[in-house]
Amino acid sequence: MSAPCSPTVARSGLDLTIATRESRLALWQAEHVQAHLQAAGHRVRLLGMTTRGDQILDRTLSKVGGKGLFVKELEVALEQGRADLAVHSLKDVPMELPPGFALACVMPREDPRDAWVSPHAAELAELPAGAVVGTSSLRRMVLLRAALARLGRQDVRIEPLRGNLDTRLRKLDDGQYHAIVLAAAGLRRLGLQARIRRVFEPHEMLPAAGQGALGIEIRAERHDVAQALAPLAHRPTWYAVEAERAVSRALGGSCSVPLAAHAEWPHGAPTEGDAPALLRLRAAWGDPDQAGVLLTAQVQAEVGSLAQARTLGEQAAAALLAQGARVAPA
Ligand SMILES: NCc1[nH]cc(CCC(=O)O)c1CC(=O)O
Repeated sequence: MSAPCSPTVARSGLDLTIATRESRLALWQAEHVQAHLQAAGHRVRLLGMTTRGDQILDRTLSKVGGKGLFVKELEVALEQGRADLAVHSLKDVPMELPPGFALACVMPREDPRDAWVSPHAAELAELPAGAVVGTSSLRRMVLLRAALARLGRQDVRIEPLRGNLDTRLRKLDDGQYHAIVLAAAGLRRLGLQARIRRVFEPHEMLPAAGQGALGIEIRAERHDVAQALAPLAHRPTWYAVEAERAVSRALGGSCSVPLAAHAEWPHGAPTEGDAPALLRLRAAWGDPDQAGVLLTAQVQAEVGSLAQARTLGEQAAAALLAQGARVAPA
């Protein structure tokens, strides 16, 4: 007698396609997710794609329309059923996803800090007179300018720097810059941590919302994919980045406003079972129209859910607005 409905038959894994950008960092991240899903018994292939953000290399992102540039093409692939999930650096994911899309998973965070890379100077203060520092975001430009002002180093020039990680490092090695500032996470993921001379602590240069975290986007109706991704999620990272992203969302954050938000668990992250823990969130807003205006806020609360994390982010945004920050027009 056969047992046609035996409950012991293992559910077979899913056939999944991951949409990814084709930079070395993006491929590393997609392969990282692929390896986790394969270990759980799924069959996973990658679909490499070029986005608008990858093609525009000669202008700063703030001038070409911001973050959606890195995710739009991947979303089209999800919509057309050519891929089941898209792996993103969370920092590049817009605060509001288009209708029908969902953030299904946030994975454990790499180092969220910014890194100082320079063959010439171990830190800002050691730069030669008139040195040129390259960096790619308004946030880093504004925070660097503030750090230089504190050191009385108004002689140092800050110049835009674009391109993927390898391109940026090559421009430094070519001598176009004395130093560059970029995310430590990307360098570490690609095994380039030896290039890091120094990391900036968050109080020196506050990271961008979501920096160092990976986010996985799906079509909201794909419950099968959401279920496959659930074991990859890291709640403490998810709560922290949810709080950070809520700051940006409340202020209409985009690449054209210098905005930083960073959350930490000062007494350790919450343990399994969602026991709340203290989450401390710092945020900074720079006036895009008035160089030198830089507002900061710090809030903290017990957080054990995404909703509580979001509330904390909204409080930080409210504190910035109360000091004169403005909501960027949509
Ligand atoms: N905007 C590009 C980008 N998106 C994510 C990272 C680094 C990795 C991360 O933050 O997860 C980078 C490079 C950088 O900012 O230097």
